Amino acid sequence: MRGMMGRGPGGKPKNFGGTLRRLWGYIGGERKLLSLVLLFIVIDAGVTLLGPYLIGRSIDAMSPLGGGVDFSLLQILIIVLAAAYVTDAVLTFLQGWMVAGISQRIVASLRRTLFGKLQKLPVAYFDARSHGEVMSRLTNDIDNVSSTISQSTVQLMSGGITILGSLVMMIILSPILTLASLITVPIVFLLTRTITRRTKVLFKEQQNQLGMLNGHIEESISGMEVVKAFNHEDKAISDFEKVNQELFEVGLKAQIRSGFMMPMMNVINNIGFAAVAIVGGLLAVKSLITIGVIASFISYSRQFGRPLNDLANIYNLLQSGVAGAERVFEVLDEKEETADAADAKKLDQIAGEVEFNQVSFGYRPEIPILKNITFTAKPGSSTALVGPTGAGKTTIVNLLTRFYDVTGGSVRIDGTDIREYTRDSLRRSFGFVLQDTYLFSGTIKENIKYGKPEATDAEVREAAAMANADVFIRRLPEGYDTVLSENGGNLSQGQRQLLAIARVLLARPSILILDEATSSIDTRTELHIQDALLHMMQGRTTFIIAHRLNTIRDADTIMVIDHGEIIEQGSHEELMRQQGFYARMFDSQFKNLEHGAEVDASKPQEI
Ligand SMILES: Nc1ncnc2c1ncn2[C@@H]1O[C@H](COP(=O)(O)OP(=O)(O)OP(=O)(O)O)[C@@H](O)[C@H]1O
Repeated sequence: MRGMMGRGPGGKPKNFGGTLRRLWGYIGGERKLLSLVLLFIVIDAGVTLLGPYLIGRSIDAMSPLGGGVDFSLLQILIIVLAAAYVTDAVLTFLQGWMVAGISQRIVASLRRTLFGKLQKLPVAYFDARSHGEVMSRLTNDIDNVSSTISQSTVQLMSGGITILGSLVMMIILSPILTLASLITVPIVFLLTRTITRRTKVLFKEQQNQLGMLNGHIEESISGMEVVKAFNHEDKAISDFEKVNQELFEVGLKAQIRSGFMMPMMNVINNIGFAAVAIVGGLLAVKSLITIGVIASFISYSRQFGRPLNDLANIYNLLQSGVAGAERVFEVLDEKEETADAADAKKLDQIAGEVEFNQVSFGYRPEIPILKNITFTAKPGSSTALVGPTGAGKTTIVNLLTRFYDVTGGSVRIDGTDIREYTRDSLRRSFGFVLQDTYLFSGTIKENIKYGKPEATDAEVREAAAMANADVFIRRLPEGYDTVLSENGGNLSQGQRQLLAIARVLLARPSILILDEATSSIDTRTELHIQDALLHMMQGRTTFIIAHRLNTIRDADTIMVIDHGEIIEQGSHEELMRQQGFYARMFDSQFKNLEHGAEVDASKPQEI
């Protein structure tokens, strides 16, 4: 996550042209409106170019050299000038309005495509990245694209036209003055390049520091409980201070250096004006040019210079927008979950026989995690998966649900390879009660209905009652309409589990996957949970990543996993008779605790 959240304008696109073309594909849908904007920009530029010319004419109309003040001409000029300024204001407003619409629509569609894509990516994609990184693509990067489209398109188009138009008008008015004023252009270019080259490094460093700071803030907020538990507040503050100070220093340097730009530009521009004034004055004295023309010319050279000065900004903006678009496209190009086979079947009304046939698997090909796993779970049976941490228990479940696909062997449900079922119907047959079940922000009712949105209120209450959750829900101030904060932060862990059980009971899946909580919950809630689980397990094939003695002993089959292999398999009695790994684990961990006390069975690696 480090460096991601603050990564704004620092990034540089890898393939500027290609990405721009691809982005154009999204802009293409707005082609008509964009042409209209362009037309407005052209008209607006024309109107703006008219201003200085009319001002020059007005000055000449008042000039005593022209033989007295021509009031009627002046009147007409003033009216046209006023009309030109009003038109300019209206057109600028319309442009802004249309471009805002265009950029927001493009970005909304990009965001929609990106979010849709995220839903199609395999679990492996999310396992391999931090949430912050994925999130920054949907927020930071999309924002960069949005501001680039809304700001730089108009600036680029109108800037280009203004530069050209002013130059043409300057040449028409006086080629000699044009030459005089253009002497500053190379100086402007050189200066812009030198300064931006230096500041770019500083801005990049500023983004890096900002990223570090964000990472630090995020870590301390997420780990606030640990920070407080270990009394690390002072350390957290001093770490923060260090990064904050570095960010301050580099930020200050970057701002000061880039702050040189404006005053220096002003000096150079003024040198240009002085050159025009001197040459213009000489020409005027020789009556080769009027005062009005000089005034018009100065206005045009100002108009000519402004977009040139903005060019560096537009360039940076464009770079950051294209870099943002590139990161968005990277996600769009990621490989999706493999599509269902054309003749994929729907998994419906199943008995629930689960069979692993010589399954092997590794998250990365070079590191095998599961080796030759073979077992059969009969319909309605319960299987406890036990073994040391990292043995591969969760991985077995990941393969069953096709969060990952096996690399060797096969997984079958009711005799058919699970890859022959549609993914949707396969996943619908599973119900999960995990250690840390995710609850969405929303009401309790909505969370219970997550697996069956069409459920009626009565069904929700019935499921909650079966899950022993009804009592505590009704005691809450708003009952079933109580709004949960993100991930049910306002509920206890036991209550969250009861809700998860209600959710599963409502959806009525055929196969259950339970990941027992390792931390102990108070005995009363624990009894409620045990009771609800037993209810839920009736008639369903169940896999339990088990840590508790009761659950393990009551399971039909216990599978002991170690280093990705099933090393023992059987009922509690059978395994005890074998006097193997399980019996040793049981002796060392549970022997003295048979009467109700709980111990985490995933700990005895030392055996
Ligand atoms: N997404 C992943 N990418 C790469 N390796 C992984 C991934 N998930 C797990 N592993 C590795 O696979 C091995 C088995 O992990 P698994 O989660 O299946 O163990 P487990 O038996 O469920 O452990 P625990 O009891 O601690 O939950 C571990 O060595 C782990 O480091």
